[in-house]
Amino acid sequence: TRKSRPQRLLKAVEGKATLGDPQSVITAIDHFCRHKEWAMNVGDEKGSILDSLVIELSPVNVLELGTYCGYSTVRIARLLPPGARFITLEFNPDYAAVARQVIGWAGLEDKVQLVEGASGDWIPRLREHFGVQMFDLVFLDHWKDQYLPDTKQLEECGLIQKGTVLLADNVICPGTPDYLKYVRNSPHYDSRYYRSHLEYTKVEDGLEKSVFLGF
Ligand SMILES: CCCNc1ncnc2c1ncn2[C@@H]1O[C@H](/C=C/CNC(=O)c2cc(-c3ccc(F)cc3)cc(O)c2O)[C@H](C)[C@H]1O
Ligand SMILES: [Mg+2]
Repeated sequence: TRKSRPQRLLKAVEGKATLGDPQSVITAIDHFCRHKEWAMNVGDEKGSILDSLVIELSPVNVLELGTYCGYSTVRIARLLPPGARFITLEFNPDYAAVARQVIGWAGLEDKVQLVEGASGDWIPRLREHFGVQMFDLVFLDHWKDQYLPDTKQLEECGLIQKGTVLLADNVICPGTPDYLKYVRNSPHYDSRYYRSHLEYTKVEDGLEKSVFLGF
């Protein structure tokens, strides 16, 4: 059967990137998505905003919801301090398989724990299974209608504490209206919109950064 788009994206990485060089993996994916086939990676423009926030935060415990092909996983993992712990959740086994290879090509497999499964099933088990107490940074980039329920579940499980930063992709396009309303209206979050564009296009989109202030 014909290769899937993620598999074609992986072929582009293998053909162009240098093994063990995260930047070359990022560049190869961006080139493929800009000139060959669009794919829903956070992309280079929003990716630069993501980079600056990761560098500024220098997080020790990071959670990503929605690995997809591993593009943002590589962007984040390449900037983490030694000893940081990065868990990324992906429930589609085909995407998880592609992402493992993209992350491996970047030489970052030791920095990332890719967990194959649904966020709803795994969030309640992260503490006892991985020994993580709370997350400094959560990057939300999975199904847009799951941002809010998963955020509430993370709060209930005590994995979001004072100072935790939530960074959400696509708050304009495709949009996450219920999540946006929640973080912007809640007295427990200090929220800020970083205006940008939908990956590889001129359409408006952006990232919402929400700092939890404690209960
Ligand atoms: C119920 C399970 C929830 N728990 C879950 N647990 C674990 N993994 C999960 C869960 N829910 C989903 N996933 C995984 O995350 C990925 C899903 C990613 C979804 N991303 C978008 O839909 C999007 C669309 C556009 C877009 C913009 C404009 C257009 F015209 C077209 C497309 C742009 C963008 O930047 C976008 O990120 C992956 C495909 C999927 O298997
Ligand atoms: Mg996205």
